[in-house]
Amino acid sequence: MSIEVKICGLSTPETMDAALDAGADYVAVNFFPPSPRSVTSGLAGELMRPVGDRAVKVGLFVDAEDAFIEEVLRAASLDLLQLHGSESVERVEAIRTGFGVPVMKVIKIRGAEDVARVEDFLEVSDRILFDAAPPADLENPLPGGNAVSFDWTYLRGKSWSKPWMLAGGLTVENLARAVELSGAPALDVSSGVEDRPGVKNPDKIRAFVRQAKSL
Ligand SMILES: O=C(O)c1ccccc1N[C@@H]1O[C@H](COP(=O)(O)O)[C@@H](O)[C@H]1O
Repeated sequence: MSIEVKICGLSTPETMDAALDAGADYVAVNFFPPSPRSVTSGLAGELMRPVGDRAVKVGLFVDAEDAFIEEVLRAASLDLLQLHGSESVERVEAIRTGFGVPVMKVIKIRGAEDVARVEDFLEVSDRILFDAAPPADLENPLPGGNAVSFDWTYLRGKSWSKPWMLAGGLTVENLARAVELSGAPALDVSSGVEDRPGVKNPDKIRAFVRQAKSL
């Protein structure tokens, strides 16, 4: 089994290097300004420049306006736009066709019934990411990156016409169980490789990738 790994919310050259050297398949930067992981378009350009084709270069957006996406794409070379807000089917399609860059729509899961929402987006999205819905009891939840998981068995035995990943509260300790229960072919992590929100730890990045690749 070869599990793909995405490291999300990278914001320093050191942690970007750690992700690439460890063999991450996707490296991502966050463009949601309220997030402790967000970067400017200029910094994203610097971080992504040395990546080349060593990994898929991802930009995370939350209900972003065209002008902002345009500014980012002028500054940074991105291969995939992660749409982590409340983007409608029409908006996802408009971003994908308007910018000519593949998109990955995020489906937020609280209960088993949420999984079916993926069907609406299969036509217009190149990839799908399942993440935990922000918990209602958190004081200031972000639209993602809250280090919470959902019940991975909701995804078990399911298949879709587009490639997909699992996110939400993944760590080096729980990733094997997450793959076993969900059948995920790819894992996405942010908080689980940090010392505190926004501060990635190169050792944790390496350990996460090593563990995922050992499955
Ligand atoms: O990480 C953030 O700050 C963030 C902000 C807004 C939308 C999404 C965000 N994070 C993404 O959420 C998933 C799961 O993260 P975690 O591993 O549970 O911390 C991942 O794609 C993050 O990049």
